[in-house]
Amino acid sequence: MVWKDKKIKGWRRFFHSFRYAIKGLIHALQSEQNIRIHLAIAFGVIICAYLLSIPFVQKLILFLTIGMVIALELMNTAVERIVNLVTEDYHPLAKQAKDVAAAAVLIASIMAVIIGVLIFYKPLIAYFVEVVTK
Ligand SMILES: Nc1ncnc2c1ncn2[C@@H]1O[C@H](COP(=O)(O)OP(=O)(O)OP(=O)(O)O)[C@@H](O)[C@H]1O
Repeated sequence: MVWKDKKIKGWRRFFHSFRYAIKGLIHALQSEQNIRIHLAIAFGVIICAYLLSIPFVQKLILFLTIGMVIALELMNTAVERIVNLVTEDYHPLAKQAKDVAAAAVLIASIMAVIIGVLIFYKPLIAYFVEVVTK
């Protein structure tokens, strides 16, 4: 079955692609608990960054890291869907594809935790020292 509408061109095509991407994001948010957890953590991290007056460049690094983790989560979801589309039976290649995609998210998440600790530990210690010595 050919479903692609080749008549849509130019800016309309661009806005359609944008709409499909938003639909993909909504679908991933509705179906994948891990993405919701990562978004909640990201939200908390951004609030803490503003409350603790983290410097601008470090905030940029946090935004980049959050974007990387969430984008990889979305790619992981896409890989899972493609594998499920190709086969519902057990296949070692299906397992490898899903596990390698999951490993990409794991690596990015570990890096995000390391970056978070390196950026937040000093301001957090300073904040608690200030609270305790008040
Ligand atoms: N068709 C398959 N053949 C072999 N192994 C699979 C297959 N589908 C999933 N697996 C493996 O089974 C384990 C659990 O996969 P499962 O399908 O429960 O979760 P997932 O697809 O990774 O994520 P989700 O639960 O969000 O769909 C993983 O190690 C995955 O690689």
